[in-house]
Amino acid sequence: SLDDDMDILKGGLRTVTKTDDVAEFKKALTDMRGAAEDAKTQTPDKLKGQPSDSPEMKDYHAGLDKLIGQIDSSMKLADAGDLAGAKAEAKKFADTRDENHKKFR
Ligand code: HEM
Repeated sequence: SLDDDMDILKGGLRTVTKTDDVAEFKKALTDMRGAAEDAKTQTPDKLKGQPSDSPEMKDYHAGLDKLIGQIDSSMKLADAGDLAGAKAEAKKFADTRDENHKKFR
């Protein structure tokens, strides 16, 4: 469910904020990416009853794609051994969350 996906995002965000272990960091990003992809297949309660191609649904998908893009940027840095850079990128996740929760939660 969308709630399950959001719980995974929440746990992942906590891990990437706290850990200094690259393997744990990357595992959390991978879990977050999967949850964000699954969330794209779900419909928020606020948008229930809307066609899947409504402007609001497109905007909802774009919000998740933005998060996925940030996750991928962070993963690239982690892969390159730049954990500090990866963590700086991960700081942006919370902005994307807040911005989209305002609209869709
Ligand atoms: C790292 C980023 C994010 C975190 C940590 C996060 C976390 C959460 C949490 C903890 C909840 C409450 C879940 C519950 O009821 O059990 C929630 C709800 C929700 N979130 Fe997120 N979220 C994130 C990003 C996003 C994004 C990018 C979107 C949309 C583009 C989004 C849309 C929603 C919606 C629509 C709900 C309400 C559930 C519903 O309508 O059924 N979230 N989120």
